[in-house]
Amino acid sequence: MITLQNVRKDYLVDKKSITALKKIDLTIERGEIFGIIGHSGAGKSTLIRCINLLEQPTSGSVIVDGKDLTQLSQGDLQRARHEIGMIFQHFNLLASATIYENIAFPLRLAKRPAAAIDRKVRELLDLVGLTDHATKYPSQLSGGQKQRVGIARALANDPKVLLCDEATSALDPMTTQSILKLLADINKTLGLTIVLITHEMHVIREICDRVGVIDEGEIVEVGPVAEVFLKPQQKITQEFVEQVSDFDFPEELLAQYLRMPEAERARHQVVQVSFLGDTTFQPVMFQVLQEHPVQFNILHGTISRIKDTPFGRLVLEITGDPGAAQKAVQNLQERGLQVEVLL
Ligand SMILES: Nc1ncnc2c1ncn2[C@@H]1O[C@H](COP(=O)(O)OP(=O)(O)OP(=O)(O)O)[C@@H](O)[C@H]1O
Repeated sequence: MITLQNVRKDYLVDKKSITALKKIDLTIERGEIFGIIGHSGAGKSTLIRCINLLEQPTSGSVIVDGKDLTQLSQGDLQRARHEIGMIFQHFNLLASATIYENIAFPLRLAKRPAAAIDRKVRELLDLVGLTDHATKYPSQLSGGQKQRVGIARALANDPKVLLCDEATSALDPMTTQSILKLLADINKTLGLTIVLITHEMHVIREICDRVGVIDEGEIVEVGPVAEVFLKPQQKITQEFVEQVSDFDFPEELLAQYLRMPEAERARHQVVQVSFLGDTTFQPVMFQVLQEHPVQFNILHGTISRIKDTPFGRLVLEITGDPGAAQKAVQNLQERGLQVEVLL
């Protein structure tokens, strides 16, 4: 749906060139929710604004739904932009217009007939749950409600793509959840492709299918969110994953093992097993238990979710002959579980 090829963006500041994007090659599939995460100044805003050419790339191509936007005339670009909605961190609503008029605005710009505008605005008000607020002004709404207006306005021209520029960064956690849920619903019901930028990994974990990590103007890692959580490749990705880790293994438990006499400790291995999906872990552990003369004891564990998939981490004590314990660990790994030996 969206392909960025060799995109570079330099800004000229006081006759000095600042490179915001170095060489971006990225493909975003139709219908997916793609998240781009990076620290402040990494180039996220520049990147997302290059997708609808609010920023003109210095070089490279931006292909959306088969059209290279960098090659279009001004008129054709305007038409192509109808296919790409955008929402912003600070909502960017018209303060002097009612909610109804804010949503109607892009339809009036597109010179749609009055009856069609009215029908569409009412449908969108209903979609975002603001029917009762149509005649209010933005200053009378909460942050979450303002973002709902932003979403309704962005959807007015039935775009195929929705760009979200830090759309939940100004909202409290509860409101963030409700906006993310709305975006996920819209993605499902309208089949809309969503691209979002954020510096918060929990946003990625909550709704994205795939994630790209941007660092100093380069995409350094891309993959399905679950895979990136399970096996982050780059240090920066590990740090982002760490941000949302609710896994806090009690240090005291490890200390207990370290205090054991050497011979006894040799019979106890402590490993951390990560698994994805409801059914992955139990049968595998059961089979391995049957096949090896060892015992498992669960010392600690958490289960969270990555989008709709359960993601679990357990710390196991494996007791038995050291050779057998090692084979059991190997066997768990061979069956696709991620196992890290802690002690
Ligand atoms: N309009 C501009 N003029 C000059 N330099 C800019 C402009 N916009 C961004 N930059 C520079 O480009 C680099 C990337 O900025 P960008 O805003 O894209 O990063 P970001 O990851 O979105 O950061 P933040 O999360 O703080 O918004 C930074 O060095 C920034 O100072």
